[in-house]
Amino acid sequence: MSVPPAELIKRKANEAFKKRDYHVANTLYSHAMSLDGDNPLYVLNRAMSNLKLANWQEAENDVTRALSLSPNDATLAQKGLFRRSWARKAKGDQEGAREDLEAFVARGGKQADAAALADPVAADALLAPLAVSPNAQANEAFEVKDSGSGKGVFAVRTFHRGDMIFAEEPLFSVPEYGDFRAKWPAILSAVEKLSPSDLVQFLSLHNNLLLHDDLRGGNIFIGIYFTNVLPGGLCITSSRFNHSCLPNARYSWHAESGQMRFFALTDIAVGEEISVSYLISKKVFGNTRDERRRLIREGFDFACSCAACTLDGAALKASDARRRKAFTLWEAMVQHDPINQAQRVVNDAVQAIRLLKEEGYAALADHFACDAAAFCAMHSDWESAKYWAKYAYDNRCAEFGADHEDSRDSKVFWDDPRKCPQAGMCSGQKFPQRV
Ligand SMILES: C[S@@+](CC[C@H](N)C(=O)[O-])C[C@H]1O[C@@H](n2cnc3c(N)ncnc32)[C@H](O)[C@@H]1O
Repeated sequence: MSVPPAELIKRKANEAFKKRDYHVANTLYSHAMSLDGDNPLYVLNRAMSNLKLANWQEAENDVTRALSLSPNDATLAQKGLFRRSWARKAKGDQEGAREDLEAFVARGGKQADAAALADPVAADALLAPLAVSPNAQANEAFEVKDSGSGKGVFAVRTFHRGDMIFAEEPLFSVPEYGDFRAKWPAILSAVEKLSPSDLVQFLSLHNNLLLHDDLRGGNIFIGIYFTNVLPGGLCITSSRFNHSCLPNARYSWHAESGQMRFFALTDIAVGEEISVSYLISKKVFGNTRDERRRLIREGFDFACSCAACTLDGAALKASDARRRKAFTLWEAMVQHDPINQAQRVVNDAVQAIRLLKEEGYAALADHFACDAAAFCAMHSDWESAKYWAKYAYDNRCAEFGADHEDSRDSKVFWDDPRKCPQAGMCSGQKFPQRV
């Protein structure tokens, strides 16, 4: 995109204005101004949308500011004086309005326009406030409001483990391949295609990377994209979920519906913040607080203030020890000799799942259960294989939904453990351990 962000935003604002979407236009002009506060045209345009929204004082202030930014621009002065007299008249400042109108005419403004504003009937039409209301986002399951970490998502009803909290289609997505910079052209071109109201939503999102044109070559669009993107695309409401290293919800991409979906990992009470983990699998459950801090700083550039990261003393030590142990168990599972160490794999799975529960980490037990199912099936212990496959299936249904492909995969093994990889290779051993 060769157009600077402020200019692109102004063009989208003009587009919205033409469609009489004055709230959207107004918000976009404000964004353009926040990026380029010295451009008098952005301010003068916002004055016009403020007039349309009957924000008389704001319109007057905008014009005054535009005139001071470009005192020698005759066309701008003409337009500005007319708009300000309109605002002043609506405010009841007849004297100020008259002075502006006289100055408008003195600078070559059309008498007819001045007369229209002076004529009470024509002026009424100009001054009638518009019946436009801002877009309100209603949701019965949760609300987005201020949290200790910017905005966050809070439950307005109770949820139980396995409840789907929310599903959303991305505003846009770009191909996953390539590094940070390789994705920029696709991101910028997607932003350029957004409708004005979608651009307002996009610009409302948090920008933690604060990239400006002169910094690392990026810009505000790139910063917002990388602060919020999830695997699957850039979603608006989904971007409001804060991170926790002890999340009570989990997001997953549901390819069939093309939606990002959020499921409750634990019971969630009314008023509780709903959080997800930005770090995946062992990176979050298998790392100590200091290691997670480093990963979050490197990957997301913020200092995590979640419940697990704010532990101290003995509680922190215990949490770190549980996570270290769970990580060791995760790594060891794939290294065990499948013939002679199957017993150990099942024991490790039981131990790891218990550790996660003790830690309050309510995701990913399916990973260990799947391995246990495969080893039991390998040794022809069909009853235990079924138990573990069902365990994995139940947890996947709760975390992704029964219609997710990962859940369906484990249902295949639960229905018939003989379909597990290398099923029936050995026989004679039983694995009675259960969680
Ligand atoms: C995808 S946004 C989440 C919503 C964001 N809080 C907002 O206001 O829109 C990610 C940003 O939220 C903040 N954040 C999320 N989780 C956090 C946590 N556990 N601790 C501190 N800040 C967090 C960080 O600024 C991060 O860059």
